[in-house]
Amino acid sequence: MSDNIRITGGKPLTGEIAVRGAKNFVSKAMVAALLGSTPSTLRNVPEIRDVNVVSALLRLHGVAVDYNVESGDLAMDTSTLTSADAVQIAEHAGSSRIPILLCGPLLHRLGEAVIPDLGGCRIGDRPIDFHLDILTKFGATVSEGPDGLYLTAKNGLKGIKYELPYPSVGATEQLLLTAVLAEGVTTLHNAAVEPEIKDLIDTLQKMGAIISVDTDRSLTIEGVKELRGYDHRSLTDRIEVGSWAAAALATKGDIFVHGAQQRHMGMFLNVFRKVGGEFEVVNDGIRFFHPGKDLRSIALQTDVHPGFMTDWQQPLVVALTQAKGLSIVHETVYENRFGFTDALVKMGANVQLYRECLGDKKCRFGQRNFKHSAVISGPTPLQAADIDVPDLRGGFSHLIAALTAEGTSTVSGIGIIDRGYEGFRNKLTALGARVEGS
Ligand SMILES: CC(=O)N[C@H]1[C@@H](OP(=O)(O)OP(=O)(O)OC[C@H]2O[C@@H](n3ccc(=O)[nH]c3=O)[C@H](O)[C@@H]2O)O[C@H](CO)[C@@H](O)[C@@H]1O
Ligand SMILES: C=C(OP(=O)(O)O)C(=O)O
Repeated sequence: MSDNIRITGGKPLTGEIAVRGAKNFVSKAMVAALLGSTPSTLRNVPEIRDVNVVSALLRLHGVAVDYNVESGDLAMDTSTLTSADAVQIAEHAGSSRIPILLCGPLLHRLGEAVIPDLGGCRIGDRPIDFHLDILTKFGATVSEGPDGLYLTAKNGLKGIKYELPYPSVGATEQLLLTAVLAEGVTTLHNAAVEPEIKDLIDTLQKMGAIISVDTDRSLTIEGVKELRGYDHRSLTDRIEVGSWAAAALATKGDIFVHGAQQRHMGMFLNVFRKVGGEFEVVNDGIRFFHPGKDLRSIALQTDVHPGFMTDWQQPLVVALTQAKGLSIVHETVYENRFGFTDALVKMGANVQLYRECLGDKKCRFGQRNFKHSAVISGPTPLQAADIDVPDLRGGFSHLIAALTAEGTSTVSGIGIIDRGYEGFRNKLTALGARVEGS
């Protein structure tokens, strides 16, 4: 498949598409399958690269993985689980952030783990200090080796009391995946409570785990001796849904997204409406459309759930270039998530970046040298350009910009987008986009 796409914009995207399971849940549920001593089946799994990466890592550990792309059913049999070859593990360096979550399950089941260097989007430093602190407190020994991180737990893993400095999604998942089979009780304060984490908790409960969720971001996990496999259907990818909604808004289009779930989209829908987008929620999805009136500017801050999620920010900013007035976006989750706006500026957008916190939330980046607030002045017509995909959501934003712009743009490096957007080329065609070379 070509790594470039030529898009002739200026035509509203209209039609219907379907969105399947969430990238940020299915990859974790696949890791959770390692904890079970009987086979698991995960349903509604999308064909995206992160699923292939985790499948490959599971197979290196002797797990039989069988994926039916059409039905979305992914079966995992862990009965032949075994330690993997470190050199082969290292071949997956830089592919995704998920490998760090293998630590707890592998330590419980095999007593050791080798973790390749992590990948994922370069939208900030993305340290793993919380993860390593949590694992060490549970009783793991962590060292760096030629092929990545080496972990052992000679005396087993024991429950801990922990408070996260920031409600990190990955660190919360790390703690859950480790605590469920640890000896004794674990408590976590300041936990992340994203819908994908709730789905992971449901999955673990099906496996036999005992997890209580309090209303104050606290989790209590009572360790059990053994877990079985699960049968679970993933929630829909709310980031992909929001991305197509932003595409409908920016291109003055009308897109029905089958599978979209209102209960996971609340904050996005509020913002979409405030900007002037319309939507209709029906049984099996949501229709997002531009009502034909001027779009309105907005002040917005990204935040942990239940706030406006950072992964919606990049697609929505493209739609804000078409809104009347000054929009302000304060990114509080990642320090470096506005790099993608360089391409928008090249295409004619008016975007200024600031180091200050332009919002009432004082975030971790305020007094530091990070351009983490943006002011977007619109509406500005966009012109076609040749642009390079910087990261997953930034890449999808570039597609939206090219679809909105007059003329033919070449977007390079679109392979990155396959990491999280299933069949996006076919979906673009189904929505009437004029695309070539995909
Ligand atoms: C695969 C996956 O699910 N990725 C999602 C996950 O990423 P991920 O789990 O990596 O994101 P986190 O919630 O952990 O990161 C949030 C913030 O905490 C910081 N941090 C995190 C861990 C740590 O040990 N130390 C530390 O300082 C990060 O640098 C970042 O500034 O949640 C993010 C926030 O909703 C989403 O944008 C990503 O799409
Ligand atoms: C930042 C993202 O993903 P990851 O954590 O996999 O890099 C994302 O999905 O936008």
